[in-house]
Amino acid sequence: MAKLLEKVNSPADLKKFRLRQLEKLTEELREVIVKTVAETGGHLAPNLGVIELTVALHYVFDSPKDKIVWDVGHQAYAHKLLTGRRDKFHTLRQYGGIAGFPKRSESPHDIVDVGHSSTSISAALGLVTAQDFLKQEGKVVVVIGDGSMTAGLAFEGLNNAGHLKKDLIVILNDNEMSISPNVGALSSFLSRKLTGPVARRLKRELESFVSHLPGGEHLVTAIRKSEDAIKCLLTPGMLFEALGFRYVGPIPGHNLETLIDTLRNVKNLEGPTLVHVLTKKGKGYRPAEEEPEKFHGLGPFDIKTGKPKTSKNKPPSYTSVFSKTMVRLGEMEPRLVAITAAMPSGTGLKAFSERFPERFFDVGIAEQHAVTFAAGLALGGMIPVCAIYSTFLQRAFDQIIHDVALTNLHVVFAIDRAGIVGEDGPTHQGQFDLTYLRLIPNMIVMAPKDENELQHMLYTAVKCQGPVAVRYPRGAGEGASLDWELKEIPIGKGEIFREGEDILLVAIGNMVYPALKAADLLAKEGLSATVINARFVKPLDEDLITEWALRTGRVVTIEENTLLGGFGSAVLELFQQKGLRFPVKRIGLPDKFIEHGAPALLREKYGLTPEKIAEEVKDWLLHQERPDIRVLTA
Ligand SMILES: Cc1ncc(C[n+]2csc(CCOP(=O)(O)OP(=O)(O)O)c2C)c(N)n1
Ligand SMILES: CC(=O)[C@@H](O)[C@H](O)COP(=O)(O)O
Ligand SMILES: [Mg+2]
Repeated sequence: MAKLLEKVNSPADLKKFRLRQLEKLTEELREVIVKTVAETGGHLAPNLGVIELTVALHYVFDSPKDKIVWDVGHQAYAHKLLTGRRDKFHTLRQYGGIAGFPKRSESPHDIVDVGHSSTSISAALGLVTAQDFLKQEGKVVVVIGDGSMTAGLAFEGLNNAGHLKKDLIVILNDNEMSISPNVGALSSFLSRKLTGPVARRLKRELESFVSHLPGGEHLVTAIRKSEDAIKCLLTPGMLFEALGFRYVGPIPGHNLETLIDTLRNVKNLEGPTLVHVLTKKGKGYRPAEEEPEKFHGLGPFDIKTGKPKTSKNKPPSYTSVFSKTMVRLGEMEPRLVAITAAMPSGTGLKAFSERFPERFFDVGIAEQHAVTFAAGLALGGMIPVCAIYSTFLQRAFDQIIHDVALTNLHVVFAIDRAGIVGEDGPTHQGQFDLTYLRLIPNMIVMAPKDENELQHMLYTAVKCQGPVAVRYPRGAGEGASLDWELKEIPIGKGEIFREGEDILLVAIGNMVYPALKAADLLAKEGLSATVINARFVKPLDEDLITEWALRTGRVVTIEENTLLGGFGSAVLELFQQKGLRFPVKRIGLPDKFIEHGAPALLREKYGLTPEKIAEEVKDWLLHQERPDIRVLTA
């Protein structure tokens, strides 16, 4: 029998189905999503949890006239399948294929380009407000998870929405999980720990108490009728109603009929409404239901066993070396504390949290708070390590400047996923951190060439003073052997790797080995290159770089960061300040958002492989006569 999904080319097709067929459709969607993600990798558990909700939304609302705004956007696979992208779905997250997140250029049904959390309510409120100005029709519906609701930005949106009283529907998709179990006071409040049995017990106790009072039987009747009021006292309704929202729920998020009825009921309500929907992360695929954290986002896996298909024998990842080093540093330094913004596993801090639970803080998806909390800890005499991905630390830019650097506080920033991250695409590439950190006074910014240098840099960062950042890439290390003894690296000192006369290649972080290999390739062409591992973007090793620039006369900088204001810019500024007019070629990421795709492919495309670097250098040298040093330095 033909699959129902094959008949759905747009949400309008859905509306012809009966409830039974819609239910069958949810099974088909599950099957396609599991099969596809098993091949491509992706965010499986979040997507499996919202299939009924997605079908119900597209059944009740008229997308794209009605706008569905997905928070984070990591749960929009069923939405993509129902909005004309079924045939391309097998290309999910692959270079040139459909994105893992909503993307306006892909479909009119994708309302915002997104990947970072907690933006949906503010964006949707802006959309409704614009509609009102322009007298346009259409409902605006947000889907936001309980994890994403922990961010300040979400509350800023709620607060303003309650004030503006716009017709906005916010669906709170509550699965009691962020990537890891959700944390914080809000999470306990949302997770109905105060409702159900507690509400019933409270009601029983009240009934028993008032039944002994004169006229108590009337009060008992009143209490019986007031269960909703008692529940309301104890449920999130209280919180959202205080913020100006009408609260509906909690409702079971895998019951299509209830979802459709509820959405129909709220569709035409006026003012802001919050619908609290309870779902299960990973719903319908046992391994994902059992281990929602592992299946939140993962690479290709075997459907039968749920085991990853990734090739073995890869060197340990930078993250795992960070993880182990943090435990060692925690043992050495009792003042060391570690902070994550809802990414204990992704950052590798889980091991630290198990070894030193009292010195570990998961603050929820709250990067800004994480940094200012770290500032407070540093003011109080602790040594905080804020482990935050490069892309998510962007959100705390002002906190780094105003709360940490201005007072020259000793806060360590462990910045994972720096540079190209790959399949998550432009919202997640760590392409800006060297730029946004090096402009901040007092900051020390370093990047290791390999995982061994990472552990020494972390040790150095804990030993030194002031704000200090160590940025390192996603994925496997270089296979370097790890020194047992941790060493302090002198601040602002690079290292020379190879000496040559024709050109200087100065590289930073994960571009050092590609530069070295490029130098080997150039040697085969008769060009001898000096290679420097800069180690520090700030402070730069001015003496080393200048000395070798003078010896070779031509300089190439190499970084996996945007070229704008990055490492190469720092070298140019150095020469400009010293009045040295060397020809300088900068290799790095261009001034654009880097698309999704496999990291190796993207590095090839953007000229960051040894072969591409060597080619680029060779071509450039064709047009660069070796300058007369006396002229350069005049
Ligand atoms: C600003 C920001 N910080 C961190 C992340 C990483 N992240 C992606 S999804 C997620 C958990 C979201 O939880 P929730 O909103 O409850 O969605 P669920 O996965 O449970 O469906 C986190 C921490 C992010 N995308 N954006
Ligand atoms: C949706 C999101 O922001 C995270 O799930 C992110 O995709 C995790 O990235 P890593 O897989 O690199 O930890
Ligand atoms: Mg959740």
